[in-house]
Amino acid sequence: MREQRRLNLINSHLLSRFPALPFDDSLSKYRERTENINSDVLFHTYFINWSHSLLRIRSMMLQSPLFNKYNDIDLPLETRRLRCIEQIAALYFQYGINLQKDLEDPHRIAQLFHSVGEYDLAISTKLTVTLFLYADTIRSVGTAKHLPLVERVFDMKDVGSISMTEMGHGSNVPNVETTATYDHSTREFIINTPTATSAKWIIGGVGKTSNMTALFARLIVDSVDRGVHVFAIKIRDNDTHEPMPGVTIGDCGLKIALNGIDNGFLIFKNYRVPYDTLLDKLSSISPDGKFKSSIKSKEKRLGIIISGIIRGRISVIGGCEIHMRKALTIALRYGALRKQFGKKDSPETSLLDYQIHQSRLLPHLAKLFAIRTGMIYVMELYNPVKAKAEVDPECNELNEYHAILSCLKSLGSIYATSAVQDCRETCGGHGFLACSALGNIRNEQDCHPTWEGDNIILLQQCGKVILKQVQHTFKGEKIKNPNLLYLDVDFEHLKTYKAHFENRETLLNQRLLIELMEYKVNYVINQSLVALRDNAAVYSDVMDVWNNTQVHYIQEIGKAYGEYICTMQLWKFVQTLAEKCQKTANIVKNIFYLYVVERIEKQLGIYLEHAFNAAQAKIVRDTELFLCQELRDISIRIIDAITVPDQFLGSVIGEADGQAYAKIVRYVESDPTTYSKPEWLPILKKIKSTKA
Ligand SMILES: Cc1cc2nc3c(=O)[nH]c(=O)nc-3n(C[C@H](O)[C@H](O)[C@H](O)COP(=O)(O)OP(=O)(O)OC[C@H]3O[C@@H](n4cnc5c(N)ncnc54)[C@H](O)[C@@H]3O)c2cc1C
Repeated sequence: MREQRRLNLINSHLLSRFPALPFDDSLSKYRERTENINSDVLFHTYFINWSHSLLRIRSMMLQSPLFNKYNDIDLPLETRRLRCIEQIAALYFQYGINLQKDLEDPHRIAQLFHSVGEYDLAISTKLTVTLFLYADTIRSVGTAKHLPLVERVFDMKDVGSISMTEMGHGSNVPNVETTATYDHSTREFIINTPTATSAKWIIGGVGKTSNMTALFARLIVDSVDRGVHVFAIKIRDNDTHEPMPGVTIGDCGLKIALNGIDNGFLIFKNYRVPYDTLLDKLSSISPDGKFKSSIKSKEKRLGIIISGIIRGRISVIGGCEIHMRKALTIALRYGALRKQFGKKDSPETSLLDYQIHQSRLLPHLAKLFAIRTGMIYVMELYNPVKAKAEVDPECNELNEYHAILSCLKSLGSIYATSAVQDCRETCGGHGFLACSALGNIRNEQDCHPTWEGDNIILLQQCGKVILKQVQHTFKGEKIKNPNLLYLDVDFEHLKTYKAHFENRETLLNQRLLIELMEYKVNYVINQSLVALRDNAAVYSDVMDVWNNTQVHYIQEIGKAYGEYICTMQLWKFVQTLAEKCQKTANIVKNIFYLYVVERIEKQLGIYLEHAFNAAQAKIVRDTELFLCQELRDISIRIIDAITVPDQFLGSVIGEADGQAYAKIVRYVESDPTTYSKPEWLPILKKIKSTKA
């Protein structure tokens, strides 16, 4: 059927039953409304020093018949999984991945994963969980004797996985139930799944592929629960691929998307593993059977263990950026070429010429740049923070990095989920066809708010880190966090703040816009402190106080903080561009303005309380629309400069040449069943002939 479809695709223009479609120049005419930007400068600045390897990896994929999105649209589950493995194999060795290279430059593999993610997130996710997260856990909480395991997984002798989540506990990792009971007589651990809810669940790679896993289990020594620790254990025999005796492995089946990854479950029954499976950098058991740990608090220890896998969170931010970029490519190009209605006696109007259409798409373009620059920031911080954390796992820098990653992971997934949905809707009925690619992008994106830490939980954790820093200032300590130097805990002072702008020109001032983002962070922190104090008077349990101060308060701290970081990083990006091409920088400056102005507009309530008057609120609204209009024409050239090749997009309505109608027809006609009678015709006839 698929082979037939491919043949038909070649022949369909000869055999078409559709009226001829002339060449559609709408998109190219739209592009020509503006001069070209310096797309080379934009591309290389957007992808920073990754741009050259991105081009190399793209070219590797473009040269391989395995990478054509149209061939992947409706693959059956097992074929999809096989394809994913073949795609990984095609790139892994050609790109040259090994442990030594990863140690020298940890971003190198991330570049491969991110670039492959442009084609299909399942491939990069499978690589992330089976290699990165497994190897990073071993490296961060294992000791020298565990390094051969890392080498094996880099050499693809082993396929790893990370088994944290259980049927009954995902976000609540401290409460996982799997047990690893120490038996001193043999110096082994006995792994058990004591209840149905403690089966390891939805673990990437486990369904069919992995032979190793980093298992999160409660360590029991002398009947004392020592909290969650990690064990690098074998789950399948390397030769026979059979589950190890005492291990039951199953497949969780079809998911909403990302079906290239086989997510599975694990059940253990008295499975004995040697002592050395315990990753014992932080905790160990002495030869005379005594438990000891350099970190006394169970919670802190688990926090440090989990911080070992932060590369997963960075790749989620990257995945969100890719989804936004792909969806916006399709929706902006389609918005330019698609025409509906129009003025009397004039040609019909492009959708993108409608103000409302611009306001549905262009703020997302601004958020795309914001998230991209936020991601560049977390990548820059990664190496120095990791180096510091290796020496001192309890260092402040790691805590602060955790807060930044948590809020940017959450913001990225909030932005991308809403962007992708808006892109789908702005493409109307054509956007609903599978061959528009938007459904697949939306389904893939759907995972990001949940995995690698649920957004709500991460925003809570970010809020907690920031509130702790605020508490220190009450004790007279100076704030050290470079993203919080403007902190003002004098709420009375904040109430007197008045923003100074009288019109669009005075609003569009970078210093003022940054000040307004700082104001928002201060405002939500102060509001949260007040709400926490009020709730402390109402509830006796500290959990109730905390949980009832989330909505409108602590959740908003993480978001405001993340948006402040993005604002600063996006402005830095504009300045970097200005050093290379002032004209392009001026255009991206409008993107910066739109990002901040739209973020303020969406939370005008905060500003109207003290900082703005009603006339200023109107200026903000009008300015947002003005900026959308300013960016409307050039938006096509901007997205052209940073988007993926057509072959990775796999969208008949979003390709660069703008021949959406011809390509829809070609794609639909290439299906051998398009003009055939249904196999179920006899049933239809029977139903029609049935008398009521
Ligand atoms: C495709 C996919 C692949 C995965 N791969 C892996 C893997 O390889 N290894 C692995 O270990 N795990 C994996 N996971 C699991 C993933 O990490 C968890 O799904 C995630 O941590 C969320 O946990 P949960 O599903 O138990 O949701 P829950 O924690 O049950 O959350 C459900 C809902 O309740 C809300 N909620 C929870 N607690 C609170 C609270 N205190 N206050 C307010 N609201 C709350 C959450 O916001 C969420 O909306 C994968 C998941 C998916 C979808």
